[in-house]
Amino acid sequence: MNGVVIVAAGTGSRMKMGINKQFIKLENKEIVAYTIEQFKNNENIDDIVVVIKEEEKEFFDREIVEKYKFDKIKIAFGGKERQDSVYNGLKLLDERCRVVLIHDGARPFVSNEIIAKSIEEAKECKAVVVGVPVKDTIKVVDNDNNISQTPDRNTLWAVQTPQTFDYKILLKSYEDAFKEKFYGTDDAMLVERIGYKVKMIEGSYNNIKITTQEDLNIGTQILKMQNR
Ligand SMILES: Nc1ccn([C@@H]2O[C@H](COP(=O)(O)OP(=O)(O)OP(=O)(O)O)[C@@H](O)[C@H]2O)c(=O)n1
Ligand SMILES: C[C@](O)(CO)[C@H](O)COP(=O)(O)O
Repeated sequence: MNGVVIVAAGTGSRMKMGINKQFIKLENKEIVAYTIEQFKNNENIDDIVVVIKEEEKEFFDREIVEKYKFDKIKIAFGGKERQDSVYNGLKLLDERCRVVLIHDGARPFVSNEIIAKSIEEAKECKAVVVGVPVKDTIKVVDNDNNISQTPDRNTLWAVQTPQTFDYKILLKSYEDAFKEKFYGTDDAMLVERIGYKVKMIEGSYNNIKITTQEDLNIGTQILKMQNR
């Protein structure tokens, strides 16, 4: 069995629109609804957990679950950090899941091909993330904004979700991280730190995370390109 945890319990503070950005509509449909639909319609996915804020449950049930007939999804409640939310979702997944994908609710443009490729690769190598080679030159700056390093661009990728793992390995990496009060900004970091190799596979530049207001226009264009 393959399961997915979709995290949608953030606040969207960088969006500056006063609501959880997952509920902003693009072309008349909420961002999180596009994301859930991609996994619900994917034949490789057997179990879906969506992590939301407890105080948004009533709204989510009415405006997302009922409206789009997402009757088979399970709901978990989020925590303070993304990592807390993922962990709450993981605990609700069916124990028969061998492969688990973690995906941001705010990345609605994930394709069927990326989902299928991630699962296939994870069955082989146990830990795989999608990303894209960076196009810009990346600088590391110090506290005074002076450049301290220019890493070789050929070694740099921007990581996205889905991030896909063997369920037992991922659970152990989360438990270890919490035990040692380690917080990472993605799931792979937790698996890397307990010594597993994590493979990077090429995703798509269209698989953006809706983060700031500029992303809403770009998102509408991507939807058109994807005929959705
Ligand atoms: N405590 C949290 C924080 C984030 N997320 C989710 O993790 C994903 C990636 O996080 P991000 O884009 O940072 O979302 P927000 O935290 O909502 O945005 P911001 O940082 O601008 O407040 C989002 O789908 C978000 O809903 C979550 O489930 N629980
Ligand atoms: C997991 C992630 O989407 C990979 O790019 C990203 O790290 C989430 O980070 P955020 O700080 O929650 O935006």
